[in-house]
Amino acid sequence: MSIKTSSDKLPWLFLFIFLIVLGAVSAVLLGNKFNEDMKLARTSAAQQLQLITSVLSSELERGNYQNISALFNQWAKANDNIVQLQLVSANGFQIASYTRPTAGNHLLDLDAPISYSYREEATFHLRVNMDPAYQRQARFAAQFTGMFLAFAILTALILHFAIRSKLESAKARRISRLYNALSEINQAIVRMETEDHLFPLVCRCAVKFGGMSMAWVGQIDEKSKLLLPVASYGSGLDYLDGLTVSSLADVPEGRGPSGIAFRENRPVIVNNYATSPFTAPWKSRVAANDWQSTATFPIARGGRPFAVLTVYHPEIDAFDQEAIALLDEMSRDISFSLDNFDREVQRKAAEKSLQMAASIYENSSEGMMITDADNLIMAVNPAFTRITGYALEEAIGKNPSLLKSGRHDHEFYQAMWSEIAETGKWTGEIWDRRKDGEVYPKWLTINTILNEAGAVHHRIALFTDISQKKQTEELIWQQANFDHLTGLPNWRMFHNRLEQEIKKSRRTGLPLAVMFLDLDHFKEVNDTLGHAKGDMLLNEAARRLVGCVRDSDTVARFGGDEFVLILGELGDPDNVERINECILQNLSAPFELGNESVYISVSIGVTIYPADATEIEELLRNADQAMYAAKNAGRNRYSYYTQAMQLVAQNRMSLSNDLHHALAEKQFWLAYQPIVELETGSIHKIEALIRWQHPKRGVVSPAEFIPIAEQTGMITKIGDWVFRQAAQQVKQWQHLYGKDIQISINKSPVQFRSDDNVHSTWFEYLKELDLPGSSIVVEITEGLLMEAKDGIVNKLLAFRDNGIQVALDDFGTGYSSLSYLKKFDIDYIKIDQSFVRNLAPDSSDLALCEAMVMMAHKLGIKVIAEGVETQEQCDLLIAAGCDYGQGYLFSKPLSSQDFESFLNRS
Ligand SMILES: Nc1nc2c(ncn2[C@@H]2O[C@@H]3COP(=O)(O)O[C@H]4[C@@H](O)[C@H](n5cnc6c(=O)[nH]c(N)nc65)O[C@@H]4COP(=O)(O)O[C@H]3[C@H]2O)c(=O)[nH]1
Repeated sequence: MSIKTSSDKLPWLFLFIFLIVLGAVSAVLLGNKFNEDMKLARTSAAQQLQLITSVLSSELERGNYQNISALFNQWAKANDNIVQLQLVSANGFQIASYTRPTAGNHLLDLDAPISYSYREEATFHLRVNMDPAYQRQARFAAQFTGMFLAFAILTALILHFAIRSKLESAKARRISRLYNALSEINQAIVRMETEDHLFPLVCRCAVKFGGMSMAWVGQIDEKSKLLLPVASYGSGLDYLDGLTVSSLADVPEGRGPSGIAFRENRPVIVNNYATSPFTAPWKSRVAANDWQSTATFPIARGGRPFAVLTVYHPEIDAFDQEAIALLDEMSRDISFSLDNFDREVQRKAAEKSLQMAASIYENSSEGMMITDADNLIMAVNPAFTRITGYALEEAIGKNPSLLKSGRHDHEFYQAMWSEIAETGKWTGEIWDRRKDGEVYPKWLTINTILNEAGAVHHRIALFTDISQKKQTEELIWQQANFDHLTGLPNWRMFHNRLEQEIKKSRRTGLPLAVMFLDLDHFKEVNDTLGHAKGDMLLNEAARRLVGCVRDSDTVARFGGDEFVLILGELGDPDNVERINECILQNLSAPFELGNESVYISVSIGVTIYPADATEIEELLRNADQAMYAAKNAGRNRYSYYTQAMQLVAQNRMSLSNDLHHALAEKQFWLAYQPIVELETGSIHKIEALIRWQHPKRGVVSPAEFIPIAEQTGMITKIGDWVFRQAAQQVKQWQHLYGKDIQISINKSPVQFRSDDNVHSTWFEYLKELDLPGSSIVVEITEGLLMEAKDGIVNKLLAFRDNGIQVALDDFGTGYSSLSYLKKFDIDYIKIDQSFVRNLAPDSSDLALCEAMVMMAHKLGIKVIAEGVETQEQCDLLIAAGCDYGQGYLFSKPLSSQDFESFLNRS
């Protein structure tokens, strides 16, 4: 689009007006002259009339009438203009007359009265031809108009040449400036190293050398589609502040010269900014500057619109075809230069990537081998030599089969080559042989390079030695699936195997067994003999377990002392029985751990697929429950999963829920059982035993709910309640029955392990009650001593420091160590009921009881026998030297009220 208002029409307009004015003035002057000429002709006719009249008057006076006609002829001859002469007397007599046969177009009639003789009168009539006067006038007018036109044409010509010469010199100056600008830009472009300077330079050259007032480059912002000024130069640059120019056609800011130039990829010229409709959105902004014309040129990059160059000129019509062509050339040079920069960047990138490729080839840890169309080695890189052991000269010209390991069969290579033939490439793992004979795995990629004819030119093989990776993967797989201590499958692998066995069982219809095993007393071994010995025991146990099953069975370790077995394809159910017996027997044999001999046992829970359950999770739960049942039944045994176990588990769950409210709802109470001094039968010691009065179930045994309270952590609060309750009670009974009454309180190992400081509040509570610590005995279990953690030791010592005595409960059932008894300053051991129950003269239990009493006494520890039910047991215990007895023989645990009645009776 070229929008051009021609300023060189203006002088012609002026000339036209000037000529009209000149014409009008000339017409007035010509009119005046004509009038004067006519007046002159008439005057001369009037003078002729007078002259003739005077002659006629004298002729008439003299009565010379004939002479008058001769005079008329003479006068007419002498004066061409006379058309008619007529002399008529007053009475109408024509005295003389003359009429010229050819008359004119313009006639003037003049009459003059003549008086002669006495009262004689005549009238003289003169008709004059005025044509000559008119003809003169017409000639003059023609000459005048001719001169006027000649003058006008001359003036126009002079004006035309004057303007043209002025315009041409201005244009020549402009063009020359633009040439300068173009040449400056071209020179600078050649020298320019980065494109950053290109646009600023273009703007500067357009203004400095191209005579523009201002120039700016707007570059497309792909996101907003705006043409954002990125470079500018010249006066009035504040015009660009906040300027909005869009490349989109559907907004007013996109329909100006820049938007059009960008979209339509062509120059847009506005030779009169003020009148152009295209510049409307920016007119008010431009008003502050002296810009009269503007032109915008598209700048492409890579063949696509990229930016626009807009220039402003202080004159109207600054951009003619030549200027436009020059500026257009300038914008094309800029585009060319941008493309050059891009080409240069690409060239450098290509060069860099070539260098990189060469460096990769040389330094890569990947082996590279190039073969020719005949599959003969052409080149190898240093990594090839490092991995294969073959030097360049040993490999060149050879077939790659040089590297074959012999591990893959013919089909393998055939499949590989047919894939290469089909797709041109192959990727995969392959085993090759090094020069030294070692076979190793590698990850190989083969690519084919074709020549122009489409035939094989080269093949490139890239490979990595993956021996290390394979070993690591193997290790990771091993670690992920196997127990690092025993090497047995872990939980993950077990799960997989069980899935497989279940599938197999579905196929074959043969059942399978899942067995959960827990080593009894393993914790004690670990705690007392240390983890190293514990590990030895686990390893040996694992070995013995594996020895009891078939190769096809799975022995897994879940961590700690938990083992799980899968016995698949159980054709004969007795197999499970046999394996159970084998395990019980093998694990009960002594474990030689260095110089220590250790005895353990195992509790086994068995569940059968699909009889008991079909889902993995359910099978595991069943086996676990069965294992607990075996443990609860006294350990060193196996137990099959039954529905009853399920009920037990549900019962535990429901008890656990109810236990949460029991304390707040005051459902607990304490029962008291006397501990009798066997020698004297006197009662100074009482054991407090908790009871739970369940609103629906009635009294729930502590043996049932204490383990749940321990598991859920509720034992801490419950234990605290027991302590305070028992302390209050003993205070009361001391008041009633004497100061030496002492109360035993059970304290769970969990209470010792918890971080809270409950026991120190117990000491304060005793102070509050004004109760000496010696009124309390805390009963602990053997296992607690084995843990021997600092916190536990400190808590036990704190009891001693506060005068509280410590009794070791259920003595003989755990892994007892005499050194611990001494170390922890134990005051009493309570021989477990299981020894007392079968006491008989010469029984092994009696021997054990005697040994325990003797040993305790040696250490200064008193002995209490639990579960004394018969007088015989009592007598045997007395004979064995036992100090105290507790059991139904003396009294069952009683409520505080009943206990008081009992005391009053005794
Ligand atoms: N067969 C038989 N049993 C006898 C005889 N004499 C006493 N017993 C029972 O033997 C258990 C002795 O308590 P334990 O060994 O400390 O064993 C206690 C103790 O370990 C735990 N326990 C009881 N009260 C508490 C408590 O307040 N806190 C904690 N942590 N544990 C408690 O619950 C266990 C069971 O308590 P109980 O059911 O009260 O059972 C009591 C008692 O009733 C007898 O001659 N024959």
